[in-house]
Amino acid sequence: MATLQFTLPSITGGRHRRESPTILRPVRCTADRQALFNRIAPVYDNLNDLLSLGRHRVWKRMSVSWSGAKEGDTVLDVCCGSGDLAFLLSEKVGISGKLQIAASRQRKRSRACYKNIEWIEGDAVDLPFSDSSFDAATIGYGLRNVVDRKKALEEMCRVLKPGTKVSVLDFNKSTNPLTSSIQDWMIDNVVVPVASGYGLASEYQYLKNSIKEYLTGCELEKLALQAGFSEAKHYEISTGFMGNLVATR
Ligand SMILES: C/C(=C\Cc1cc(O)c2ccccc2c1O)CCC[C@H](C)CCC[C@H](C)CCCC(C)C
Ligand SMILES: C[S@@+](CC[C@H](N)C(=O)[O-])C[C@H]1O[C@@H](n2cnc3c(N)ncnc32)[C@H](O)[C@@H]1O
Repeated sequence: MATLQFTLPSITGGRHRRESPTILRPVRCTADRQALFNRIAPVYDNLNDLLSLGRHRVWKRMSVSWSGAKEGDTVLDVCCGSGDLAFLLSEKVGISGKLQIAASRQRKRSRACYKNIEWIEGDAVDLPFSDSSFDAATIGYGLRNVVDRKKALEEMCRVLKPGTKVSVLDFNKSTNPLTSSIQDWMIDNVVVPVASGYGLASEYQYLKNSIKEYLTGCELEKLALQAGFSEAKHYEISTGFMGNLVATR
């Protein structure tokens, strides 16, 4: 019984405060995106709490519940970042197991069950696990940021046991023009201005662009079925700002 963790190999070098005006640059490849997340890492958790008024923690709990993870399971969190979903999964599956790589976040939390976390670095499109290894999987605010989303879903399908689920939490690319307009307005007028106070305007502008380039709930369901899942259902949450895909292997 263990909770397995997973994220991209980190690129050294912290965030550098910009002296010049913010230059929007395309974030196209995996290395660019990893460098972006390394820049926002120091303030990521605090900005998520501030900008969502703490609601992201509710959305993450919902996503973990939808994964079907339960006491004694072996589970996987892909694109774990600072570990929010990982720690929730750890609490869900209970104590035992081993800790391989202790991330900085790990030192801030010390519940007994967190010893069941194994932190592994790698790529979501090439998971270093055997077929049918896990009883449940989560990927929170990760699939939208992966370049080859279908390959990532195929990999998660491969490593899940038959009949088990992946829970994919992310922003919702709404088909409702009003919801989409309000989401855009919030990002343009609240999220990016607040982020610019930390020298991260272009990083949070990427957030808006990535949502525009993401898939709708229906498209995510189709992609999951194409990737090999037998069932897929997308649920809109938080008045349609967020969404959660639940796909069964
Ligand atoms: C946990 C959340 C976002 C994580 C996240 C994901 C990314 O791909 C990023 C890319 C680039 C920069 C940052 C991120 C990033 O933080 C969701 C909550 C945090 C959001 C930044 C806040 C979004 C606010 C909603 C548009 C409106 C919320 C309305 C109400 C408070 C419920
Ligand atoms: C927005 S953060 C989400 C972190 C965390 N799951 C959460 O819910 O807060 C996206 C994470 O995905 C990781 N990531 C992006 N592309 C990846 C890939 N191809 N393989 C593994 N991790 C990746 C980034 O390094 C970053 O930690």
